[in-house]
Amino acid sequence: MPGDGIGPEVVAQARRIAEALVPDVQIEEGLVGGASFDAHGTPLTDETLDRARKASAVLLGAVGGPRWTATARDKRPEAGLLALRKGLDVFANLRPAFCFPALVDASSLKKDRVEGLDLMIVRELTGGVYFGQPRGIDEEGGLRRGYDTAIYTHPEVERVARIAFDIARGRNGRVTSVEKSNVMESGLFWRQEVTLAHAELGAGVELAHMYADACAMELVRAPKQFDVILADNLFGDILSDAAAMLTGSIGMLPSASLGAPGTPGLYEPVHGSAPDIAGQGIANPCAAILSLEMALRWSLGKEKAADTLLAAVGKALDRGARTRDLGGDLSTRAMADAVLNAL
Ligand SMILES: NC(=O)C1=CN([C@@H]2O[C@H](COP(=O)(O)OP(=O)(O)OC[C@H]3O[C@@H](n4cnc5c(N)ncnc54)[C@H](O)[C@@H]3O)[C@@H](O)[C@H]2O)C=CC1
Ligand SMILES: CC(C)CC(=O)C(=O)O
Ligand SMILES: [Mg+2]
Repeated sequence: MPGDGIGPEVVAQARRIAEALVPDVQIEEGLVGGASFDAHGTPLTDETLDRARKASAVLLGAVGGPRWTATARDKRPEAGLLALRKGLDVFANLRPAFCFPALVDASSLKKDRVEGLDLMIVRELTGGVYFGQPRGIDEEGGLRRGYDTAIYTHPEVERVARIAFDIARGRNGRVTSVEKSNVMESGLFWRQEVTLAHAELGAGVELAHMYADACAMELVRAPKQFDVILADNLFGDILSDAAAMLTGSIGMLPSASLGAPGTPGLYEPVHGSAPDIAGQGIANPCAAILSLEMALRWSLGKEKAADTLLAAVGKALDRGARTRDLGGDLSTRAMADAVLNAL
């Protein structure tokens, strides 16, 4: 589901790589976001959602753009993406941030802070303030106001905490749960629930808690202290964009969104539709290519192909392949060619 802006540009390159690497995987395309709104008057049709549910994995580019900012909220491209995430019930969004050795100098931080960096943000994706009701912009007692509701339930926190603990067990065994329990009831609830879940499901995992604002600071000060960061929908969104700059560019960051076992995962770059560079053929396709890599690993049972692809991206970077965001001048297609050559 290529979506809007640079979405189709980067997904086209991931598709070329999929066709070369795993030719047995059948690929079909669907519209989402502004592209779907323009064609069907809605950012996600029931038919497309049904097809996504029947797939083994969904690879999405990005949605949104200035053309649709005046569109009604529930018809905007971003609403289509939220509906897709909710419709697939992909509640755990895995956002790894690791620094390829060749990109240590492209990071916003000094070399010693990011060399060997490998952290995983586990972001709750289908609840919290992005979905809570009531929400709106209206008027009460002559006062115009805008409001959202940050709300989490016991099962919502428990299921994503379980995933964070499982993932930590396969890594360095440490989870840092972030919230703002000092000022938010939903944050205090999050901390209590994660603590309870840890007692029940967190054997072998060390759990720490941190306020989200402090975590933002620590991500920049000393990012290698983290193994797995567990966050709600809003804080996970913000912290993962911050983590992007540790790795060199937001154009490098993939994500996997997982639901119950046996259901399709949703794979998408962390970045958006980048209207400022859309149509120029200069977007970095690596986040989309690495999202394909995560799909191979987490949904398609092709771990070996995933390892090969990850190594090929590293090799292309080692050989100096760089798009503009990484300080080079390769086009989107030429960057994908470099990965294909390395493959
Ligand atoms: N998952 C999604 O579909 C997301 C969609 N959006 C939507 O995207 C639109 C633009 O949002 P922004 O805040 O500008 O975020 P953005 O991530 O699209 O762009 C932020 C900056 O990063 C650059 N950038 C992003 N991806 C890049 C890539 N692959 N290669 C090189 N440079 C890249 C852009 O050129 C821009 O300067 C909005 O409509 C927003 O709602 C934003 C974030 C996620
Ligand atoms: C719905 C998206 C536009 C929110 C976002 O920025 C993200 O999921 O990364
Ligand atoms: Mg975001």
